Amino acid sequence: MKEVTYEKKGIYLNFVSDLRKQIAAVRERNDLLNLLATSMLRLNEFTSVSIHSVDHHTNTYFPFFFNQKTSGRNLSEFKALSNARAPLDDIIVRDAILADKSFVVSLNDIVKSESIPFWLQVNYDYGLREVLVTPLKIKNGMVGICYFWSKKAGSFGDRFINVIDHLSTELAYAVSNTIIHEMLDPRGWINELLLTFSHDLSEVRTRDGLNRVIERDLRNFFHFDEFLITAIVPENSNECIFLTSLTSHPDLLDWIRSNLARESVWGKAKDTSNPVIINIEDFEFNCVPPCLDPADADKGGEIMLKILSEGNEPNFGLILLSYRQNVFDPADRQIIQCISRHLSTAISNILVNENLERKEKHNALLLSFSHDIAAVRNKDDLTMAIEKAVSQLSNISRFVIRGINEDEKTMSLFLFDHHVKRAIEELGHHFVLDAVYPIADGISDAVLAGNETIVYKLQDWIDSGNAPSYFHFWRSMNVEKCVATPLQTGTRKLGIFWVDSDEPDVKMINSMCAQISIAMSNIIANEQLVKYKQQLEIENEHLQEQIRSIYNFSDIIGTSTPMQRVYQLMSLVTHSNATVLILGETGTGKELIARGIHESSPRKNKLMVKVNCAALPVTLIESELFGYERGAFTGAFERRIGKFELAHNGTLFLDEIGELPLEVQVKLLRVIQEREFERLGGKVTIKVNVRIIAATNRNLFAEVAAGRFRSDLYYRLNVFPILMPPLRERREDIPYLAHFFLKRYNRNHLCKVTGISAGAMNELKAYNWPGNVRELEHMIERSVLLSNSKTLTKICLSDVNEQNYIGQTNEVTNLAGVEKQHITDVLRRCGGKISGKGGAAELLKLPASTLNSKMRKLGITKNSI
Ligand SMILES: Nc1ncnc2c1ncn2[C@@H]1O[C@H](COP(=O)(O)OP(=O)(O)OP(=O)(O)O)[C@@H](O)[C@H]1O
Repeated sequence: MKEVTYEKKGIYLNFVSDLRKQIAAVRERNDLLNLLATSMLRLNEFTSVSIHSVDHHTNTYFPFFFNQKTSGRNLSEFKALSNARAPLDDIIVRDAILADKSFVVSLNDIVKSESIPFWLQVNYDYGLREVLVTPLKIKNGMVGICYFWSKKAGSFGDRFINVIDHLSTELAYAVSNTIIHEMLDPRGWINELLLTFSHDLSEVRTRDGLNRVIERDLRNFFHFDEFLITAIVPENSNECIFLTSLTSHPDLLDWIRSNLARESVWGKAKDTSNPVIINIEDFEFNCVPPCLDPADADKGGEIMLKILSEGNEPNFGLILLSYRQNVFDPADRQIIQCISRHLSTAISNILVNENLERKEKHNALLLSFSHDIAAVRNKDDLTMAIEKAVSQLSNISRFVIRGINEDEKTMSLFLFDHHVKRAIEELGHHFVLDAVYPIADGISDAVLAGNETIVYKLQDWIDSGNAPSYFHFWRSMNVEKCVATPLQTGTRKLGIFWVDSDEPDVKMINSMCAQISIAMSNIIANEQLVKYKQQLEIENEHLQEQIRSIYNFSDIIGTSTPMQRVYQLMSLVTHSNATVLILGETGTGKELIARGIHESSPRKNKLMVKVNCAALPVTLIESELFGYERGAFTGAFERRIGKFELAHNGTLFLDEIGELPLEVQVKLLRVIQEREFERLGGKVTIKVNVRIIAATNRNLFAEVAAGRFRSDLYYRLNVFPILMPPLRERREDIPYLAHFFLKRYNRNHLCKVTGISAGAMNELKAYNWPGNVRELEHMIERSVLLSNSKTLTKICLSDVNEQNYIGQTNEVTNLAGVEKQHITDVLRRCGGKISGKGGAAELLKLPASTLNSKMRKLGITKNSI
């Protein structure tokens, strides 16, 4: 730093004398400071200037003024310095009392000393290294000390020190005059400050703004260390902290919060409109407040309390706190009384403003939420929309929605946010995904009975012993408070929206829930639609099948004795629920009989669902029978019900039961025994009322013996066996069946073939019918198609084989006929090829020429093959 030299002595003298006059005219603290700071800088560079005044009554000194602008400090440092009061016996003041002129102190030299005052240490920490100390004395009595601070050692030149010494008496008088002026005109001084304070307060709109005004203006009136403003929460009449300087004392804040709840601080002032000053030791604290321990002499202190009211109701409380005793006096109380109305108006303005802002924020949030909700199609969309909204609300962390199940007695998880999902995965609590909770648990029923949000403190319920199991579970996940809101559309209750929140914004949650309910009801309706659609598709499949086969069971043809026996058995079993096992060769009419039993049973208005156990791949049989849950296996995107569920209250026809794999046989056995099962990947047991009819063309007994069929299942199925006779054992039915099929084919295909010739009928009766009635049906169909006349004279047998004929007709085939038939068969097998490799001659081990001549002789032409 360089000293500014004044070359001309005249100018220098003028400067000092001007300054002296100006100092003598000063009556205000701020004017004195500004004058010094601006004018002295013209002589010498320095960092800041401050003046302490001396209080001989308490033997302390304190900042008379301290210019924050020139010091460049931040607010909290400035606050600490301006509040500092120190005894008159520290290392610098001792020297100043003895000295009669200014002296320079290097802070480096004294900083380690024990008697260094607190504020000096702060200045050192701030970077100041040198101070010019000027005692301000009037007639040897010290009224104060002036300090010029510099960050660099050796910065104060002799000329500067000279000037300040010349001015020291004027400065001492100025300090004294200012104090006298303030004493003579206290109202003027206070009024001016009050004016500034109320003006500043009127412009306050935020808590930060109020904090600034209190820190800046209120401290001008009197000393206090900390302040606290509390507000009454209208909903519960509890007190909460509205604003405080104590943010850096979390322990003390916690203590105050808990004491506010017990009204121990607030209670001291609530019965009077006057400010109350209380010594900290007079408090009957239940516990000792941190930082205010009366046992700690330095920290024992004083509190000034004032209830602030808007209108007649007390709404706010002002608490000023000093870490020292006997700080607040009656004058301070008067000031607080004066400013309290302005303060409560300012706080009310802030609250109104905050309310408006909150409303605007909520409206914007709800608007964007309703946009998101409008696009919701499924649970994932809804989860995302809620997560997005909740992320903008600081008071909600986790949520779940429980939906009411179809039974209307239980609830299950409908959706949950990703925190819950992660917690479930980390804790391995996957059981909650499928858990079913009774509604009547004292909590869910209470929530669903009303329309409003209810807040639950989990621990209270757990302690009372009435908590449902999920409260324990949530508590184990560190949830303290839960908020439950019923979800409903109109009067239809859908479920409960649970959120984990310490400070729930109940209004907001309610508004959100109105929209969540609509989305949830749409999702449920959508899921139902998908389910019904699936069910309809499956039912449609079965109905189509029933329509296709309707003509099959409308008439069961046959009056033969074996068929009479079948009818007798059918009539015995139709009205019971007994399991029926229909045995018989292929095409004997097992399915027809099964349908006949179902159609004449009390279940006839429900479905008969057919499962062809042989037609399904082994891997699919189980899912086909029992259905599956979403995600049960790759590709299981949606829940699908199985045939057992589909056949509920109807009949399940298990065709080709002999083909069922052993592992599925076990499960089938359980359903037959207990009429209950679980879907694949599901944990819920489903009960069904299904009548089972099984059929097979295998010899099940032999299958059991060969170990391919479980004996226990066999005996379960074989409760009521019906054995279908093969057609060859009831040939008397063949003419009836043939005419039946002829008529039906004519009707369906608008053909005009009305009769069967005696010859053709004989042919039919003579045939062995390995494919039974089905084969007869197909044969009639083919013959009608190939017939040119109104009467069927020729039957187009599919497998014209000697073995399939029995000698029941009167006609005896001669040898030539047999030879002709045999050659025709072989020619058919060879595709009409006579000679060469693979030809009929080679197979018959005849020369081609011999075969040709035989064919001519027997009248076999290419057309007859
Ligand atoms: N008594 C009958 N009266 C009329 N039609 C019959 C009779 N028996 C069988 N049919 C017909 O024969 C065809 C085969 O019958 P069905 O499918 O019931 O036999 P199935 O024994 O179940 O055969 P598979 O063992 O091959 O499944 C069907 O078109 C059926 O309508």
